Amino acid sequence: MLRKIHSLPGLVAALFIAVVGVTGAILSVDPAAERMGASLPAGLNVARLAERVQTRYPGAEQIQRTPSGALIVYYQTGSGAGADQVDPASGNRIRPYTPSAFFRWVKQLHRSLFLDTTGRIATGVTAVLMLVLCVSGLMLLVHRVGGWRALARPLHGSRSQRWHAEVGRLAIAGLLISAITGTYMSGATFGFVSDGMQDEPDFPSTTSGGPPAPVGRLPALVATDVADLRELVFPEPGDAAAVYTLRTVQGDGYVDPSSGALLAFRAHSGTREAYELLYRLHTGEGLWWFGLILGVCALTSPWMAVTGATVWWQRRRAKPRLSGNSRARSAEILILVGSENNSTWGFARVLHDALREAGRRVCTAPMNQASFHDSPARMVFVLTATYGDGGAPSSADQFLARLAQRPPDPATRFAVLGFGDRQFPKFCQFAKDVDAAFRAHGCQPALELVPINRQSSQEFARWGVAAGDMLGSGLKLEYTPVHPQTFPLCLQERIDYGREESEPTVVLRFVAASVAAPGGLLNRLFKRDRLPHFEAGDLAGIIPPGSAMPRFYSLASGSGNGVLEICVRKQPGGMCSTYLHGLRVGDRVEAFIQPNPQFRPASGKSPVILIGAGTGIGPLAGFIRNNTGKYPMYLYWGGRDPESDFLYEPELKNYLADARLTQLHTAFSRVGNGVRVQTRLTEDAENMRRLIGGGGQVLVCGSSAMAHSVRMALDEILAPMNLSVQTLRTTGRYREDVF
Ligand SMILES: Cc1cc2nc3c(=O)[nH]c(=O)nc-3n(C[C@H](O)[C@H](O)[C@H](O)COP(=O)(O)O)c2cc1C
Repeated sequence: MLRKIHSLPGLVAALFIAVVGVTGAILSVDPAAERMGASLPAGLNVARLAERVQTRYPGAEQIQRTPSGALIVYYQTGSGAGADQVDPASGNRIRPYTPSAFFRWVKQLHRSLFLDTTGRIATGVTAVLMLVLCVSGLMLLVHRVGGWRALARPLHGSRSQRWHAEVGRLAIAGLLISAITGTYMSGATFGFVSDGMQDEPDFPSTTSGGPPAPVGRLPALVATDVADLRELVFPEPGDAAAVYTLRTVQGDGYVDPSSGALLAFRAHSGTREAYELLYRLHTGEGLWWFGLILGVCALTSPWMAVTGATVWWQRRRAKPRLSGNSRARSAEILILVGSENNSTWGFARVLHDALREAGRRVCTAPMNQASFHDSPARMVFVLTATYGDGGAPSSADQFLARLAQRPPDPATRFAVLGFGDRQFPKFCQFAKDVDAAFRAHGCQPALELVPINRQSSQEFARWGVAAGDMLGSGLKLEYTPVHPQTFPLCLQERIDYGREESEPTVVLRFVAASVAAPGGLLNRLFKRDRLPHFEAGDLAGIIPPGSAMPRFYSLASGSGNGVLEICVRKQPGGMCSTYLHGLRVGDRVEAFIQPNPQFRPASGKSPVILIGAGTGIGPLAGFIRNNTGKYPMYLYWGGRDPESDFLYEPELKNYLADARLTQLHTAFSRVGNGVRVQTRLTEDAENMRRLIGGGGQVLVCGSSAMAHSVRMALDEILAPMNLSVQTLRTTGRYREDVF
């Protein structure tokens, strides 16, 4: 619901918001520019100022002090009316006052889109929608990161999601202030709320009637500081009833030109003062620096509109349509889906279709909408993602509370499939909570909970076999994610290791296919001759011939290195690894990039500890290769045999020599007594504590068994420091890329 409240106004008003935002940002420069040169001598009173002005401008009609502090004199001469900005110290002219035609044009566009009342209504509605967007966006962000306290934590998600949330997080306060003040000002324009301007003082019915005294001696003007002045209007010469009109920060009134007494003064009401504050906050007038900050925030609105629309589109594309979805009342099997970004729906659809093909009546629904109390279904599958800090995705956030309200249900069998990411400290936590809640509810587990890391199609297919066995109807679950367009690559070089082993490893270096192909200029002009952008640690998705399912390999290079490099171990019976091992220099493959921004060293000079085993060295070697700033980097790597298996040996030696790598610690399991990488860490515990105590971060890449052992070893090493892997993780200082 909250997501709909956020995306609907965003899509409807994206263009208006962008126009109002950009014009607002331009207008924020005006008060700052006007402010320049508008300094005021301390203690100057209005009487003295008016006297100076009258000496220089005998035809002065009005002195106005703009909210930015500039003093403007409006006057008449024989040749007509004029206006000058004047120096308060001398009353001399600084420059003629001609408001910029450009700013007037932008202001009109900002306020009414050049459409008078219709335009004012449109901009008013835009301000309200922006307010809705800001509040709903903030709530979504809090939900996404797992609470208010985690608002500053590193963000996760697709590139557009992160850019949207990251920029939104920085600009939200400014956008919210602009939206609130803009909404109120529009409301005041149309009389929905008061601006307090109605409280004008009554014109004095009588004056002292004496001869006019020199302006410099009028007591009411002597008592008014120029810093408080808004406007002084001189009396019409020769008019006996005329008075000075004085408007100040505190209120408005009139001044008797003969006695100098203050007549019919009326102080500003609270409403007016509040409105003026809102006005100044919105326009930056009188608060030029604040206006500039709001302007910078407003400038983000087109960016937010574009990234927001992209996120909406990606989510929409990821949500599949279900065919033959039965009603809960007539279904045999329920599939309940907990999802935030809809990718879990893709898996649910595959399960839904497979069960239907097996002749079952299936109802698939979001977990929050689950009405399984009035369903005869006795089998419930739950497929759910985890969000925030181990919390529920938005389509499932009411599920546990609803389940708790229902009577125990021992007749229902359930199986929970969790979708998550091992990078997060609370991997698949919500799925675990749902599993526990079903058990507490007396339901019978038909299968143990299975957590699926990073939407792995293989793990899903394996679970499908177990689910099919359980149902007695052989399910074939082939999930093909919607992946980006592939690009062609040509193998430029291969370096083979461990040939004599049963599982040889190869480092493959590809270039863009069109670079490798002959054909010169034309070829380069009309073909994609460059690699797309990627960084070491991102993933290359490769679809082997004869399969629709991509396999992912961590990249050992960035596109800046000019090659796409992966390190592949041949898995027994592995379709894609066998295919890649069979490639010869000059062969072509199709690949796509899946960004993996969570797995990168943070920028800065703090030490980076890289830990890996086997082909996990790939992205780690890429990080070292790109450490051209020569910041401290320590590599702990485990292999089998140094003779045949020392991946990247020559490169690592070069990196040590040129200081891109500070220390290298290797552990080989098939020589002598055999040592694993976690043992090396324990042996080097003192060094580890020193590096982590000095702000170091840890990046681990390799098998999940190795990553588990490393976590155990590090927890022991860090215990004397009152630190753990978990605490490092929550602050973004422990990252894993595990396969
Ligand atoms: C902001 C954010 C927070 C996440 N938090 C967790 C988490 O705490 N635990 C976890 O295992 N996975 C977490 N994930 C990973 C998602 O659960 C995982 O990518 C899932 O497949 C997304 O499914 P969906 O597209 O259906 O929402 C998070 C992802 C994002 C973008």
